[in-house]
Amino acid sequence: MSELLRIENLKIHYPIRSGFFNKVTDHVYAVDNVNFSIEEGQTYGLVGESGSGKTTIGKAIVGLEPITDGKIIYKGEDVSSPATRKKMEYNRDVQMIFQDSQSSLNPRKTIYEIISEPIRNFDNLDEAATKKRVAELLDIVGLPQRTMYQYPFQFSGGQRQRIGIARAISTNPKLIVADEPVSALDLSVQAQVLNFMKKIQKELGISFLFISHDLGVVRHMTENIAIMHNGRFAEIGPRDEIFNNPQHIYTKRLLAAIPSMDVNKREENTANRKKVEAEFQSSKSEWYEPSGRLLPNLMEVSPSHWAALPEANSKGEKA
Ligand SMILES: Nc1ncnc2c1ncn2[C@@H]1O[C@H](COP(=O)(O)OP(=O)(O)OP(=O)(O)O)[C@@H](O)[C@H]1O
Repeated sequence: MSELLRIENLKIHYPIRSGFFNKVTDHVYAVDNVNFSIEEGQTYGLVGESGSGKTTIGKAIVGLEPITDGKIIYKGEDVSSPATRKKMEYNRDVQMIFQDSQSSLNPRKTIYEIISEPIRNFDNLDEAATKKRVAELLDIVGLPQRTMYQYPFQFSGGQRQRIGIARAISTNPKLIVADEPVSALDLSVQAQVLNFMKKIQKELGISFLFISHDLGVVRHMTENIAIMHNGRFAEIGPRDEIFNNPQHIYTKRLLAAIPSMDVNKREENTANRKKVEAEFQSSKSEWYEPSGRLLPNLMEVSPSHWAALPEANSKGEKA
């Protein structure tokens, strides 16, 4: 397997202005020195609570958010500049699926117009060929071709998410950033959409950056995971290692917070949660700055990560 995308020392800081002169008084460190890489055909999970910076990373990858510092390397080339993006066909190869299909699909456009938009931007197809391609895409996502001239409101949440997927795969992308793709859906529909994403990944060889706050969903979908908190990575590594042998106290707390489905394990669960909480309180200063932010450079806590990505930690030093 070879590396498709690498994020190096990525920072996205937003200025906070205040006072009469609207001076910059501080910054929101939405993303602060993160490093990770996505292999071809792999699903990489980005997990963290609301506000931890996951969407900001996703948007930066698809070019919707300017970066403050760091690099985005695609197939070995730095695509931080628009010229290289164009040369590498990056904007065609990297697409995004959003959480809220209700607002991400334009209600005034037909499904045909929505799905054909990227095709019009990137391929020089005539009307008949575009129609044929949209019909193929509807087949792939399991919607009847006749739905082409309907509007988003005529579909269920799960169907709308399929339409978003059809649009994202219309350019034959290599990577899809899926930002909370199922969190707005009912549990039963979630499973259908997730399995469908796995199916198209297998058939089309697409890599996913899968963004979610839901550890259960992430466990089902991903091979490698980064655990994010307040703009920094707490821990990063292969999925099973993170779930079976978490090293960072923040990861342990997240895992301990998952309620057990097994009634017989509820007591054990509660006891474990209390134990982790006590460990957190007594070891807080090892992991957090006094301000409550994670101490940087803690990625070394998951050694297997360094085997996979030996380049640099956030100081640019070898681990
Ligand atoms: N344009 C902006 N200006 C200032 N602050 C911003 C901006 N965009 C995001 N932020 C802040 O950056 C932080 C990270 O936000 P982000 O949306 O990436 O988090 P998230 O983990 O995706 O959360 P959620 O799951 O709720 O979307 C938050 O504190 C947010 O308020």
